[in-house]
Amino acid sequence: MVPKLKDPSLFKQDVCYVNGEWVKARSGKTFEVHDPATGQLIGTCPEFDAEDTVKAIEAAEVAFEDFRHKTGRERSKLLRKWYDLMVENADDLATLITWENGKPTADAKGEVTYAANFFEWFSEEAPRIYGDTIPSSIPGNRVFTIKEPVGVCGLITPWNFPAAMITRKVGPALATGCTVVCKAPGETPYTPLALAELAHRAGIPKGVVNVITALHNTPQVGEVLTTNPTVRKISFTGSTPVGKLLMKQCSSTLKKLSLELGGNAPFIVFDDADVDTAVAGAIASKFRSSGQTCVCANRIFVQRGIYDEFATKLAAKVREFKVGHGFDQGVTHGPLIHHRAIDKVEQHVKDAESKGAKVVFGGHKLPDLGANFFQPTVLTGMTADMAMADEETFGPVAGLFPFDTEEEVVRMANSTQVGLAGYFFSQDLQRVNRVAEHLEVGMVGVNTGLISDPASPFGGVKESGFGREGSSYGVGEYQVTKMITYGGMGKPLQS
Ligand SMILES: NC(=O)c1ccc[n+]([C@@H]2O[C@H](COP(=O)([O-])OP(=O)(O)OC[C@H]3O[C@@H](n4cnc5c(N)ncnc54)[C@H](O)[C@@H]3O)[C@@H](O)[C@H]2O)c1
Ligand SMILES: O=CCCC(=O)O
Repeated sequence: MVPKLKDPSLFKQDVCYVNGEWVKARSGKTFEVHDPATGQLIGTCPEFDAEDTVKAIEAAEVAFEDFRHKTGRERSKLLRKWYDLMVENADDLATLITWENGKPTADAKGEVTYAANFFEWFSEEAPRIYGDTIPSSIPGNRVFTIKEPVGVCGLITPWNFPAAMITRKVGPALATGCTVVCKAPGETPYTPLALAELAHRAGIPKGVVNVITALHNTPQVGEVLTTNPTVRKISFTGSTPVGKLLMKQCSSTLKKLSLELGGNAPFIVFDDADVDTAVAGAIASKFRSSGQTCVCANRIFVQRGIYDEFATKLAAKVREFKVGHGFDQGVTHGPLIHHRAIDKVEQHVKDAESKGAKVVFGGHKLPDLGANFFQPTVLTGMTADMAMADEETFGPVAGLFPFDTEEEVVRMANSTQVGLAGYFFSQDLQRVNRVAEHLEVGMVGVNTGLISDPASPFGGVKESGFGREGSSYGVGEYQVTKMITYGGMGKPLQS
C-alpha cells in the first residue's frame, strides 16, 4: 500500500541533502527501500560513496566557520523553528516512520513527539552555554574556561527510531555550534530526508545539516566519516560490534566519540513488587517497537514467590495484542525490520525450547501476515545456558528466569559484557536504593518500564558504550573546553 502524505513534497526520492541542496549520488547508483510489513518497494535512495561523503564533509566544514559564531540565541531560534515544523508535520512524519520501519501509527506518532522534543529541549540549552571562572594558584593569574563547538560531526544512526536517534544527536550538535553530516540508515532513509527538508524550511544555513544515504556502501561511508581529519566527532547508535569497528577507525585521527550500543537489559520483579505494575512495566519495556529498542527488557527475572502469577498475568496481556500492518486500525505491534531480525528471534526461541523452556504464548512466525512478523511470545523456565541469557534478542520474546535471592539476581543481572538499561520492581525502599546502586548499567528504571526522556541522560557502561545523550550531559558531548589564563592581573589600583 502507498500511504498518502498531506504534504507529498516531504517524501524525497533519489536525493540526499548536501550543502542546502538536493543531490544525487555521483555514480547515479541507488538502493531500494522496502516496507517491512509487506515487502513492497517504497522507493529508491542514493547510494553515496566515499567521494560523495567527502563533499558533504567539506560543506559542513565551510558552514562551521559561520555557524560557530552565531549567538546561542540565534541557534536556539533555528532549532525551535525546526521543532515547530516537526510538530506541524507530525502526521506525515509518523506515516513515513510506519511505512519504512513498520511500527504502528500510534507508536510512530509517539516517536515524532519524542524526536521533536529533543529539538525543543536543546533549543533551550543553546543560549545557556557557560564556562567557568577558576581561582588560580599562581598570584596575578586569572583563569577562565570557554566551551567551544568541537567542529564537524559525523552522526550514524539506526533504523529502529528513524527520527529520534537523529534529533537526539543533531539537537545538541547545533545547540553548541557544530555542523553535521548524518548518515541515515539504509532501511529507513525517508524519515531523515523529510527532517532535512524541514531543516531547509526552518532556515538552517546551508551546509550546517547534511543528510546522506547508503545501504551497500555503508562501510565505506563509515570509514570516510571516521578517518577524515575534518570530522572532529563521531556519534554512533547501533550494535556493539559496529561500535568497536568505528572506534578503531577513529583512532587514526583521535576523534571525540559517543557510542550508544547494544544492551541486554535485566528486568527484575521482586516478591514485594506490585505485580500488576510490574506486568505493565514489562509490557512497556519488552514489547515497545516489537522488542526492537536497545533499552528493551531482555532477561526478565521473577522471584519464585510470584513467578506463576506474573507469568499468567503477562501472558494474558500479550494475548490481547493485535499484530499487523502498522497502518491498520487497532494494530498494537508491527513487523520486525527484516529477515535477519526474524531469524534471530526464531533461533532464540528454538534454542530456549530445546533447553527446556516452555512456550506459554506465541513462539512462532506469522507468515500469513508477512515474512517479517513474529508472534509476541512469553517463555517460562529460562536458564543461564540459553542464548537469551547472553545475547540481545531485539524482538518480541519475553523469557522469564526464576530466582530466589536479591544477591543471586543482581549477580545474574550483571553477568553480561554490556550494561545499558536495567529495571526492577520492589516496594522496599532500602532494597530499591541497594539494587539501583549495584546494577552495572547506565540507566535504571525503578517501578517503571519507560525511562526515555530528552531531559534525562541516556547511555551505557561496559560494552554498551560511553557518552550520554539528552539532558545537559548531552551538550558536553559536542563541546571542547578551552582554558584561558590571563597573566599579570593582580596589580594594585593606580592612584
Ligand atoms: N544504544 C542505543 O541507543 C541503540 C539504539 C538502537 C539500536 N541499538 C543497537 O543496534 C543493534 C540493532 O541495530 P542494527 O543491527 O541495525 O545495528 P548495526 O550496528 O548493524 O547498524 C546500525 C547503524 O550503523 C550503520 N552501520 C553498520 N555498519 C557500519 C559501518 N561499518 N560503518 C558505518 N556505519 C555502519 C547501519 O547502516 C545503521 O545505520 C542492536 O544491537 C541495538 O541494541 C542501540
Ligand atoms: O533504541 C534505542 C533508543 C530507545 C530510546 O531512546 O528509548
